[in-house]
Amino acid sequence: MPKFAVIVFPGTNCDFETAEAIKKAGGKAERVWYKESLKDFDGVVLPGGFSYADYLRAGAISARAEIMEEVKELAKDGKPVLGICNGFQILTEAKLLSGALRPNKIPRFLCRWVYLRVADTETAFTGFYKEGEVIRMPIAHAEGNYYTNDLSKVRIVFQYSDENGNINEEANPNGSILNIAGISNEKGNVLGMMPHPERASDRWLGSEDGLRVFKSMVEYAKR
Ligand SMILES: NC(=O)CC[C@H](N)C(=O)O
Repeated sequence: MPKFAVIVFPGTNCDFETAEAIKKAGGKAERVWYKESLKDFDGVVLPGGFSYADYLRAGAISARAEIMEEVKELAKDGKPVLGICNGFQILTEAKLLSGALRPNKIPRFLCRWVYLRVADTETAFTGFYKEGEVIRMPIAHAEGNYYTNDLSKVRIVFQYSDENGNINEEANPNGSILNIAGISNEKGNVLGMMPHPERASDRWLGSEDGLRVFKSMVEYAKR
């Protein structure tokens, strides 16, 4: 059974439920304090929260922690690395993913459900989705406005859409370029996404659509 590290920085607040979602998806999960080291893991998840209280820029301080060097090694080895919300911000700040997450177009904290269109099913995290499928998950962020000036370096994986999968401005909650909600690196083994799949991983939470992110990751790590 593949084993995943869920890294906990000062201010992380989604580590427990992310670990639960990984377990529900059939993997092992261990919460790892950022001062510890990443030995014997088949993958890493950087969960959501407010690490270092979002000081400087969300994710900027965590991205410079020593443990991120080990995350980079794991990513280089082709192991799955998933960043959710603050985790996505850390991955861009660490340059594991290109582009940046700017303050939302309307600069305030947004917490609500969104629809997402799955644009790429070939990554380590989307194997259990169908291309063009529309899924539902919550967002909860103030700095989720994704921008890059070089789209050739990223794979667009999730896009904010309406419930029919149309990508338009009304469906864009934060101003992200091309309604981008999640991207991966070229290899497809590093993914960052602003919506919270762990908060949509059980029917009593209102949606189970996010569970397949973790199921896909567990399956990928078995290979
Ligand atoms: N839920 C989260 O991970 C919050 C992300 C980040 N702290 C923001 O507000 O942009």
